[in-house]
Amino acid sequence: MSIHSEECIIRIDQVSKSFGAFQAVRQVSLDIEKGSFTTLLGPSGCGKTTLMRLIAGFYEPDAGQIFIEGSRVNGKPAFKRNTPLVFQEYALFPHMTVFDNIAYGLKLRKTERTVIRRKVEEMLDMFGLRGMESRLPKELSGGQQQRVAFARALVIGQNILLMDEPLSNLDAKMRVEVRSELRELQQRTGVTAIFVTHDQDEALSLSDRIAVFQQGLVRQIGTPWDIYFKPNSRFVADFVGTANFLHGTVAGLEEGDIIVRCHKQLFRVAGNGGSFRTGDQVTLVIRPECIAVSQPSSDVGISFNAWSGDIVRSSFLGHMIRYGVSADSFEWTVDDSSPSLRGYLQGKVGMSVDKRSIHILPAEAKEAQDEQGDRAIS
Ligand SMILES: Nc1ncnc2c1ncn2[C@@H]1O[C@H](COP(=O)(O)OP(=O)(O)OP(=O)(O)O)[C@@H](O)[C@H]1O
Repeated sequence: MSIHSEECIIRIDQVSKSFGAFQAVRQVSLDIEKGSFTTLLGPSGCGKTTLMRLIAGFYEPDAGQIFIEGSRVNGKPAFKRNTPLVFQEYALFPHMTVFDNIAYGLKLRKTERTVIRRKVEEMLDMFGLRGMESRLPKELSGGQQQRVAFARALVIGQNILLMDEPLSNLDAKMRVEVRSELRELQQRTGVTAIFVTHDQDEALSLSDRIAVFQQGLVRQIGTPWDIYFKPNSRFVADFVGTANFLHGTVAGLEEGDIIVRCHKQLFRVAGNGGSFRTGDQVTLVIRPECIAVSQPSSDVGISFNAWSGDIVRSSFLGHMIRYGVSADSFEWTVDDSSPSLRGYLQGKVGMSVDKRSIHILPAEAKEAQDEQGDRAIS
């Protein structure tokens, strides 16, 4: 059996995997486009690594099918699949030089020595590793190790790389440097990359598409932009970034906008194509950086998308100050990204948000019941 999509290099179709009675992966479907960078993102234990191991062939699914380059690979052993699984530190052989690490796959395939030398040298040039061929992996930076890992896969024609938290051993600054190099390498080589992380910044900055996992289920698949600004659930909004969640009721529809009442406050929300009706219970999702904060302010009373509150906490993060602002028994999280202009704000402040920066979701059952929830105004 095969699939006939040129673009889709890996198709995961309704795949499930249990360990004893525990379902680690539950009916996951995911199409991976050729040459794309896809990240599996989710909290610890949500099934990301298990799905990678299913793709690589280290586990067999209990149900569902996996296709790689058009062919069904269920039952096909890992070494016959075109998908090297790269763990932390890129799984380079620590006792082998850069040259030997890159040459390894060619040697296994009994390639002629002169061909091996020529191909490895091409890779050394392509990845800027000339002069480092005699070094051991521990004598390389994280970025250089990453390049060796790419070279080793590409030299034998592998065009899919599965990477399981490859940056997790690096310190914070190196991690950012190496990740931008990783993206550049992936785009330059056209390799299809699947990447596992629980770090949302890493996922947002690297990926063409992100699949957000929760307890073995894929909750949302989308571009980083959509995952961040148009989450399809409170879980996704909360996991990917920080958000203010307000429980409210649709008070009316006006010129394509949705008017929502959250306690005493009225919000005008740009209609996002969703079908909401007057009386619907909803959750508004407002990112802290989407709220403009100003001082001084008199009480703005009831007006659309503008309200006031009292600063109850602040934390300086260098590039911004994050405030906790209490209004109407709700504590807003608000980011001021230009602290050098205003310094610390104190006391009473005014807040406002553009109607296009408010995301609206149908209230989840629990929220509708629990209107007095800790982060919700009712
Ligand atoms: N071989 C196994 N036997 C039994 N349970 C397992 C096995 N492998 C994974 N699990 C369980 O399945 C669940 C999913 O594990 P998995 O490693 O896929 O999670 P993850 O999302 O990659 O987590 P992390 O980010 O911590 O690596 C976990 O609860 C884990 O304990």
